[in-house]
Amino acid sequence: MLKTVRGIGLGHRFSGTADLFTGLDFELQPGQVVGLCGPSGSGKSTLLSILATWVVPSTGRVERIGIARTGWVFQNPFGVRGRTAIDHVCLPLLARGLSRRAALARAGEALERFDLARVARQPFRELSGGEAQRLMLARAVCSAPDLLLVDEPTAQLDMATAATVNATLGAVAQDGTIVVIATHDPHTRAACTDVIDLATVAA
Ligand SMILES: Nc1ncnc2c1ncn2[C@@H]1O[C@H](COP(=O)(O)OP(=O)(O)OP(=O)(O)O)[C@@H](O)[C@H]1O
Repeated sequence: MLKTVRGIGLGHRFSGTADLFTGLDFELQPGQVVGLCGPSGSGKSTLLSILATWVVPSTGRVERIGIARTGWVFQNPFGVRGRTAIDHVCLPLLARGLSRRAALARAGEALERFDLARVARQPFRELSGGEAQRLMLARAVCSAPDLLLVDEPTAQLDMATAATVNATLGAVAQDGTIVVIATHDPHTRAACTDVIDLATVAA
């Protein structure tokens, strides 16, 4: 099924801010990993919220065709302190109707993809910041989103782990998801197939 997200003449300002960006046009398809770049305060998170339809843009519009499920991975990971890592990843799989056994197997694979197999049985409260963030990515991927929005996925990671995450997000896109990443990280930017640079479209 065709999946496309289009931004048409997008612009946004909050009351009290100047225009963050204006006249933004783009078309996104599965297979693309799109980096949203630009300095702090340029509107990267705001544009993610617009793509998620949580924020209505001041001008222009977003067209979402064939996008049933949107996944969000926020900058600050949140989980249930006493629940194990693998439980967090199982939940969306059980919600999609998989049996407990199938969900555990798929969750285990997702944890491995994000280099988390070692901490599968640890409670969320014992994970490091970087592990917790990767767990949120693994969980989001298991909900099989058509559009995956990710805010600063590598901010808390060392370079080697960041490279694993960037490569895994590329593989997720190849599986049929449109991946959009707000990032300051030049390595993440370089790993993206496309870049929307808000520094160059700022009003
Ligand atoms: N709900 C809101 N109401 C008013 N102003 C807001 C609101 N949300 C964000 N802003 C302002 O809009 C601007 C853009 O914020 P945004 O979080 O989108 O930037 P960003 O590029 O993601 O920044 P960073 O890289 O620091 O995360 C900032 O000046 C911010 O203070």
